[in-house]
Amino acid sequence: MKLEPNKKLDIKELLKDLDKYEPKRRGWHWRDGKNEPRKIGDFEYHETSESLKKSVPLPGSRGFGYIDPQPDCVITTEIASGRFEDDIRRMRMAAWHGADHIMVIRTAGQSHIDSLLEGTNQGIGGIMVTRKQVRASRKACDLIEEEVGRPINFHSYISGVAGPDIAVMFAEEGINGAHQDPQYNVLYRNVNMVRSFCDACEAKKIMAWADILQIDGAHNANATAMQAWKVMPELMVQHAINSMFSRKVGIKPENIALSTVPPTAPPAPCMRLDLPYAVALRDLFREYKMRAQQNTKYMESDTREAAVTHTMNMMISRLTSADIQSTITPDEGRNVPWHYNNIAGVMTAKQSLTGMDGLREMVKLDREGPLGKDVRELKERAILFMEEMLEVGGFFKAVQEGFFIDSGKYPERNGDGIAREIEGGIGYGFVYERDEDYFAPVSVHYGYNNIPKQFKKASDAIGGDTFEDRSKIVYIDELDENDNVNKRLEESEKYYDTNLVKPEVEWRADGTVLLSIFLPLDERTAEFAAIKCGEKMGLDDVTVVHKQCMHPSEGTYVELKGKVNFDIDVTELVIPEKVEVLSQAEIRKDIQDKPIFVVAATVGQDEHSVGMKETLDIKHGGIEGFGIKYEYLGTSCPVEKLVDAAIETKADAILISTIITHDDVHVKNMKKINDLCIEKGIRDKVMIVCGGTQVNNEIATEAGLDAGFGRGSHGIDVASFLVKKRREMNK
Ligand SMILES: Cc1ncc(COP(=O)(O)O)c(/C=N\CC[C@H](N)C(=O)O)c1O
Repeated sequence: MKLEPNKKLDIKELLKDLDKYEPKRRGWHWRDGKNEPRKIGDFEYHETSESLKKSVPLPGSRGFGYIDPQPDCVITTEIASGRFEDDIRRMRMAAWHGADHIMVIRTAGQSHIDSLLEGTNQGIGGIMVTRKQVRASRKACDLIEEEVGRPINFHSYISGVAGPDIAVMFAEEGINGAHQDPQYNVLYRNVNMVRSFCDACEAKKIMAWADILQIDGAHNANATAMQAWKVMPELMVQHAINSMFSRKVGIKPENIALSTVPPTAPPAPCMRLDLPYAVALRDLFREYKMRAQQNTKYMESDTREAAVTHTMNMMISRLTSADIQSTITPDEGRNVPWHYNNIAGVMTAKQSLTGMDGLREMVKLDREGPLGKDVRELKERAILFMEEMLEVGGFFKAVQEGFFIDSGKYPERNGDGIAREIEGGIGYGFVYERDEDYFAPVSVHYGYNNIPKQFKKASDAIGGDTFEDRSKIVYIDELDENDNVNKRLEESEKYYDTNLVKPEVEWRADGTVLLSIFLPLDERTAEFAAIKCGEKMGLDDVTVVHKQCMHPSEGTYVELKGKVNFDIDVTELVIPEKVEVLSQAEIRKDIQDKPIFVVAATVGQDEHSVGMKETLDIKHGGIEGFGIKYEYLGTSCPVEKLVDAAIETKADAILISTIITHDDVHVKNMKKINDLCIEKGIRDKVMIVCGGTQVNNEIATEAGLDAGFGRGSHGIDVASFLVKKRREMNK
């Protein structure tokens, strides 16, 4: 299978021969070409990596020749739709927008299932992590990385009571990154702590063999504590415990990533609170990698607010360092992420990180002032926490005494920490001492293994295990004849590779749309009025997903989601022919043979000149570059003055630009100039063209002009039109 940009990734094709699929490689991939200065377009970058073969640049790249610089750090997007087959197209979109680390959240509760799941059941709030789901996703990532030209890290979770089993499956299936932190099991999944740490030994040993990058779980405290900014000391202790434990088991430092999340968000003075924590972490753990991620604790339903906090978090990344910048979708405070919000998160990361490229060369952290004091204090509090933990008898005892996630800023304690019993929790009582004659015939194993003398290594006893002989891997396709991907594909068959389409946000043809409405009402009334609006528009399941007071009585902004109960047949669409643009050479030749003269201005009371200047000036690829001469009459130019100039200069064309559309003033000016040219008897001799961000060809021609050029148009589009139109007029 090879992906073509103009063809969707065919899920049915992807699912074929999964039983024969083998991962191309093992281990984590850091971006290539990092930290070498790189010239991209007009600029030199200092913190980028190699560019992609294919990608979607930021909208703002239009002003810079559509460049798409790739930051030096890995960028993550996290998916949680519950249907892996619908996540795959999202992975492809995210890769084109610059993500090279795909994390798919597991279905709720999988941590408590003490075995591997098989097949492709639909998950809740995430997908069932199964061999088939991993294979299909990794196989899709193989195709997508070929298409964009950069390796993609596929990531999942080694947590819960089946941790070691999952670690083995991940090692077999070529997973590149995984969360693994026994403290997470204990504190957030109430798995017995002895069980968790024993399992972690095995799981980490296997991860080390498979070169899987590990992300720890310290960030969860941020998202759980009542006042996250007060748990920073213990977060450092949690990082220390998992990092040292991981090294003792054999994971190399460069594969140990600390999950660092800035503890606060505006309106807290978050930079002053979070920067010391970020600096202290990097002081204490400089030999490990930093996985930065936005704090989800303070995310509400406002995607705009989430994006600004995200951006500030990335300023911390740029001022300190981030090896992996994991993004959170701006709608995480509303629902499981929607397609385009995954992409929004990735775009925010790419935009912020490239925008702050090399910031540290100009902005130094002042360690002398309050920053240095706070960093020192945080380290001291962390060390005191660690010492007290040792005094009470170690991590298990400390957990039992509720040391962790206490909302007091250590050494203050509020006594509201998460306490777990050493002799309690899920899986308690199922840890057994290995007997003298314990023997496991596996090539990668933690701890005591009584290998019979006749074998050089344990797995020789079975002629090689699955790490050495893939033919021994048992691949189970489906266990449930109804809850599986094939059934789901059947259900959405109508929208599979057909001309029929419905809007969607998560799953194929889910029909969901998002509406933004302003109502001159108080918040409570607006909420119900908005729902009524949605229903009157024929939407089903109308729900308000966001409300923002503009003023207690003057008005409320509401975003609501609903489902459309129709689909669109794309063959019935009337799509105007895309205007073919003549080649530069052909345009120049035509104008050389017969010059074109143009008068141009921004008309009415409109002062916007940038677009017109870009269309005219040679510097921006304007029409001047094709030999067209022009007289520019500036901004706020009366229509009458422009027409008089056209008459005086016997212009071949009049170019007007209008950005303001208030009360349709742009259309009024177009009509006015057309009527005036008719009145002056020159309309059949002069071409009239309008440009502007809210202009399009339909609006302009309806107003009587010859053409309209909207957002994204360039000088060559206008020059090509003028040449073609003049040929037509001279026939
Ligand atoms: C250490 C650890 N193990 C497992 C899981 C997965 O959670 P279940 O136990 O429900 O499978 C998590 C959760 N956080 C990952 C999402 C977050 N946004 C992140 O990017 O870190 C975790 O932190």
